Amino acid sequence: MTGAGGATDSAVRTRGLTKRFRSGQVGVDGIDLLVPRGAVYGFLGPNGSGKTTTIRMLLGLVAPTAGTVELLGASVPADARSVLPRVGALVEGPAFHPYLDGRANLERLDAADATADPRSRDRRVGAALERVGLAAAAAKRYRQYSLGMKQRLGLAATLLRPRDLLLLDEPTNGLDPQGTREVRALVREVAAAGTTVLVSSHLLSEIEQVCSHVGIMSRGSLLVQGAREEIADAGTTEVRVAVRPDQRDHLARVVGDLGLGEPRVDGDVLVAPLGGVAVEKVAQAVVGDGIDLLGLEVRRPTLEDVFVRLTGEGFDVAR
Ligand SMILES: Nc1ncnc2c1ncn2[C@@H]1O[C@H](COP(=O)(O)OP(=O)(O)OP(=O)(O)O)[C@@H](O)[C@H]1O
Repeated sequence: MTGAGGATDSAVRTRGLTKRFRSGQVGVDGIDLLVPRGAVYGFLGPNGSGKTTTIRMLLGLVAPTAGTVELLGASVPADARSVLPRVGALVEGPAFHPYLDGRANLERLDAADATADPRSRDRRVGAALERVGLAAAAAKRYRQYSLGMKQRLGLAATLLRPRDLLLLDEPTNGLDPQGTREVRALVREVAAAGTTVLVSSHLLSEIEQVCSHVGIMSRGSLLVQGAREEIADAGTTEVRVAVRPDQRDHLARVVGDLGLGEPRVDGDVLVAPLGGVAVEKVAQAVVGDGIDLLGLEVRRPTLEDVFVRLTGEGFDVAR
């Protein structure tokens, strides 16, 4: 532990964290992650943007080319042995035994933990299976599990003991919409109990609703991070107005007179940045000018909009 004040108010802190692979490719390029204690931090980015490599470096599974990692105020890898028991992690390819069933796999992991009391093992394992919805499949061999069931077992393993920090790499991978909702609920639950959670995803919409904070990765760089509300507010709120095609030019003039941003046409609707203009003013002006208003909608920016604005690319295609 570092004794200095300030170091311990973040659960994860990296400085200049970099990974250059032997191929010469830079997977992670000098990122300064800051996950405040108590946060649910959505670590977001398209496939291949460097999220997994970063999480592996946080856990000391991959050696950084440059930069430093602090978890819960302790340096990794130097203090890994003392701090990692307080950190639960779900990363690709957990070491589960294919021929043992789910329950036996968790019992094995629990038994490997010298601090876990064997007398309460049954209860701990049962509770973890219950929490991830695997109780009914507990007696099935791991190799017969679906991808979603494997993910759930990985999550159960992180919940065997109380943790101060959870690092979850794509926990919704392979889950159906119901499973995804359950993971979100689980993240909310552990966070409410005081655990800081970092959860990565390449599907912004899946995870953004549970996050208090977000960091957005693109091509190895951390484009932006901070409180989710602040980041979303940096986007542009738009008003979408539907009118008949023959009234669209008229509408564009009215919208221009109101001082909205430059409008564009999207299918049947005219879309314009709202700026500071109140939406009821838009409605009044349109109707007041004799235009037949067929529809009007205000669209707040999503994180995906922010990503597109920052990179000029769609979230799914960047690589
Ligand atoms: N061992 C390795 N050797 C060479 N390149 C690698 C290695 N591991 C990862 N990469 C490359 O580094 C980049 C970042 O990969 P990483 O797996 O960290 O991304 P990611 O954001 O986690 O993506 P995904 O969501 O697909 O897991 C990718 O371009 C990947 O091909």
